[in-house]
Parts: sequence; structure tokens; C-alpha cells
Amino acid sequence: MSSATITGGDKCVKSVPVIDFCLLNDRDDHNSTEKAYIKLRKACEEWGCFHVVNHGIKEDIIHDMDSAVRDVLFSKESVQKNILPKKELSYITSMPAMPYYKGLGILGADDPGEVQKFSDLLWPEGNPQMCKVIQSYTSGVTELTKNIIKAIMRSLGVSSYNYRTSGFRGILRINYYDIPANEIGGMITHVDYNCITVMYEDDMGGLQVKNKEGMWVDVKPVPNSFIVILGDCFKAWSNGRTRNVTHRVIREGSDSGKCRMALPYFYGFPLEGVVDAIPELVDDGHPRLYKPFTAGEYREFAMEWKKINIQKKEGFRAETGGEENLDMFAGILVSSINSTSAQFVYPKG
Ligand SMILES: O=C(O)CCC(=O)C(=O)O
Ligand SMILES: [Fe+2]
Repeated sequence: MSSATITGGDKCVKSVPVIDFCLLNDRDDHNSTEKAYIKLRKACEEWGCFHVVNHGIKEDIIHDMDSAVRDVLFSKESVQKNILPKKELSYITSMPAMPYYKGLGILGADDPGEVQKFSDLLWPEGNPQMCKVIQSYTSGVTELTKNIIKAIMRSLGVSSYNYRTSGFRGILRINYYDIPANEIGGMITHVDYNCITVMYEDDMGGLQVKNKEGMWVDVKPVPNSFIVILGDCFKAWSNGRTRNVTHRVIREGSDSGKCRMALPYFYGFPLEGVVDAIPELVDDGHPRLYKPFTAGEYREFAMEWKKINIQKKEGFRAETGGEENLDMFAGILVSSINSTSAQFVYPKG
């Protein structure tokens, strides 16, 4: 494989759709609103991912967060002093399969109080300025994520009283790829296990998604946008209407030494939450596809598969299980077109 094909997605394929969030709320222009919802539905069904522009999060909130991560949080001194000694932090580094990847998680990031706790742990002497920067970001992205879910549901024809997101939780992960020049690094091929990921990425590039035809497509950074990635639980929740898109990061180190930074915000069912198809999306034409399961049990299963697959194939090109994981875990063998008489097939082992 030449180095061009190592990092480049397959050529001549259509790129990920761009959704203008303003158009979804344009009360005056009914026609373009309708068209925007159709485009959104198709993006969810055919891609399982899209860019969102005109999302409403102020540029300076994003800019401040980007600088805070690069200049403060992930500076060498801060990693040594504030991050590494704190075992309570969800910090990932030096994974054999992803040697150039560092990831720091903020669990419960939808709650400003949890962000405060994270900040207190990092900076026991207090750092109100940094805490505020992170809180502004997480509040903005939580609100945006809820609005995106609402819009997706509307695009699928689901009424607002027919689905619930009340117990949903958010996790912000700060991804940092410090890849030396002439080396290749990234993140292993995977599907996000929960519902939805709303992600800011900088302008470095490297994210790729698998399209319906199984080809790798480069997700070219779109300025002032967020990338939305739909995961396994959304697919089960929507009774298979949305795609759980397989994706990875693969890029060469930059001569400038600039690191790729991305901020995936994972939002979805709490671990004890039951993932079950929304009744409005189950009918004779769309029989139930998955047995109900808790997000926690599915997460455990997906993590186990990830481990097994990483061991099988070395490196960040390891496939950690794609779309088929959900089918293996919760797929129903439909014995008749009638969803009420469907049989469950439980996972092996
Ligand atoms: O860092 C990226 O660009 C992708 C991150 C991602 O897919 C993940 O953390 O699940
Ligand atoms: Fe992901």
C-alpha cells in the first residue's frame, strides 16, 4: 500500500452531508424547512453522520476551549502535574494500538457541577477561568445535542411525546493526537456504542467514515461546524432507521508539530437505561429489529469485542467490530412479518 492510500479515503466518493441547522427552524419558509428535514432524515438513514453548520454555539466558546486544551490542559507540564498523578481521571495514553493518542474524559459533562468536580481534581488550588471555559463549552454542546435529537426525531416522523431523553447523560472526551512527522497514527476503527456523538474537530483532518457501499470517506473539516455521528443505541432506539456509522482516525504527523484535537461529546442512555425501539417506529412494515437491552450491558459487550479485536489485529487499523456488533448482541430473528410474534436471539456466551 502506498503512503497516499494509507491515509487517504477511497477516491471519487460523495462526501458527508452538511445540514444547515437554521433551515430546520425557519418558520417563514415552509418549503425549505421541509426540504431540510428530508435531507436530515436521509443523512441519518444513509450515512449515520453529518456536519452541522449554523449550530448556534458562539465561535469564541469553541475557540477558548480549543486554546485551553492545547495551551493549558495538554501542555507537557500540565499532563505531568495535573493529569498523570490523578488516577480518578479517565485518562487514556500509550495504548499499544494507538501510541500517539491521548484522551481525557469528563463523565457527566451535561452537569456543570460535574465539570466543577473535574476542574477541582485537576486544579485543587482552583482555576475558575478554565472551569468556566469548559462549562460554557459543555453547556452549549449539551443544548445543541438535545436539539439535534429533536430534529432527527421530527425528521423520522416521531412525535415529541413518544420518546424520552430525560435520563440521558453526556461524556466529553478530549482527544489529542500527537503524531511525529513521518509517522502515521489515529484511532482504531469502531462504532460509537451509545446514541449520538456531537464533535468539534480542528482543521487538521484525519477522520474517516465508512459509507453504505463500504468505502472509506475522508471527512474534510468544515469550518465552524460540528460533526454528528450516530451510534448503536440510536439505531436500536430508532428500530434500525438510523445508521450506526463505522469510523476511524488516520493521519500522518505534521511537520509543523501541530497536534490534531477533537472533542467528541457522547450523549445517550445512562448505563441502567433500557434501549428499546420507539413504538411509533415499529409497525407491520417495520418489525421490531432488536430485543430491549440496557446501555450498560451493551457497553460491556462492545468493550469486550473491542479488546478481542485489538488483540487479533495489531495497530490502529484494527477493526473493533462495526455495525454487526449490535446485530450479534440484540438482533431478532424475525419469524414473521408481525413484530409482536418476533423471536429474540440472545448473544452467544
Ligand atoms: O478523534 C476523532 O476525531 C474521532 C473520535 C472518535 O471517533 C471517538 O472518540 O469515538
Ligand atoms: Fe467514535
